[in-house]
Amino acid sequence: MSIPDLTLNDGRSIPQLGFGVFKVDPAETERIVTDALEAGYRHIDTAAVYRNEEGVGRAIAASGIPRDELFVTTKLWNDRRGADDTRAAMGESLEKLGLSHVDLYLIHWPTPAAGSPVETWETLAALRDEGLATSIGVSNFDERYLPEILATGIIPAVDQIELHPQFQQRPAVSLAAEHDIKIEAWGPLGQGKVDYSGGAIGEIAERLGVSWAQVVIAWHLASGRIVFPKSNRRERMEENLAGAAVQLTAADVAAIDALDTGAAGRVASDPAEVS
Ligand SMILES: NC(=O)C1=CN([C@@H]2O[C@H](COP(=O)(O)OP(=O)(O)OC[C@H]3O[C@@H](n4cnc5c(N)ncnc54)[C@H](OP(=O)(O)O)[C@@H]3O)[C@@H](O)[C@H]2O)C=CC1
Repeated sequence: MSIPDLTLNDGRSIPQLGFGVFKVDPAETERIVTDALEAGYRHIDTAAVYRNEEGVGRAIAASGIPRDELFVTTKLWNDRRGADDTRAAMGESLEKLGLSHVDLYLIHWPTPAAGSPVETWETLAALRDEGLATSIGVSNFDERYLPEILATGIIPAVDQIELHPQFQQRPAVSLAAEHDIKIEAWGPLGQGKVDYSGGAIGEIAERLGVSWAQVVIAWHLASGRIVFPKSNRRERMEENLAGAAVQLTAADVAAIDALDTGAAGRVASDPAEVS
């Protein structure tokens, strides 16, 4: 299965379709990530707070896949802020992953109650300049929080936000596009909390002889977003990867675009409420 690469605003390449490990049990992570790598994924999205970086690292080490063929993202959790603590947290993540650098390091949430993220963001830039992270970005910085980051003049390579057909985050997406920041869509399948198997998506899936999840993944890819659907099941890992081969028409993309219900479509946390 050929997975397209996108070029980030710092010139680096990123596989557009990867594998996410939120809620993957730490005890199961090595096996599940091994399955994902065997299925053909080369981009893994984890986070310190998932407590499964060790399992990701063990699976990578055991795979024998050359490091430069893999793209690994991890994220700074909300209780780690400021220069020294951010450096320490990143060191801990690298140690758990067994890696000398990650491909992408993100501030996980804006945590507005904790004050300005600027010192932390500038520290990520320093860590990037030192080679510990090839690219840096933010997560859950929607149009309310991205401006403070942009004002530093250090432009994130990506913004990872909740995004799926009923919650398309148009204000954040258009602000990111103005700065050539790629959107990574988390919860790309609606986290299993939305029934996307009927309606316009179901009709497209039936016409093309593919699954609803493959249609949704193909829609993200056709829209220029990066996605990393999570599944514990090998057959779904393969199904989701095969979503990259699904060809949607412009009318199909428009029909899914029309499913947006704005803020009412959110299925997970509002960044304003996450501390
Ligand atoms: N930055 C952030 O704040 C956040 C980032 N993320 C990242 O985004 C990734 C993806 O988002 P996530 O929250 O996991 O949600 P997803 O939208 O990827 O949905 C995962 C759910 O969908 C099910 N599923 C997967 N494939 C299929 C399929 N083909 N057909 C039917 N159901 C399927 C899974 O079940 P099963 O496992 O049983 O197959 C699971 O219940 C995360 O793993 C994480 O890396 C996620 C949340 C927040």
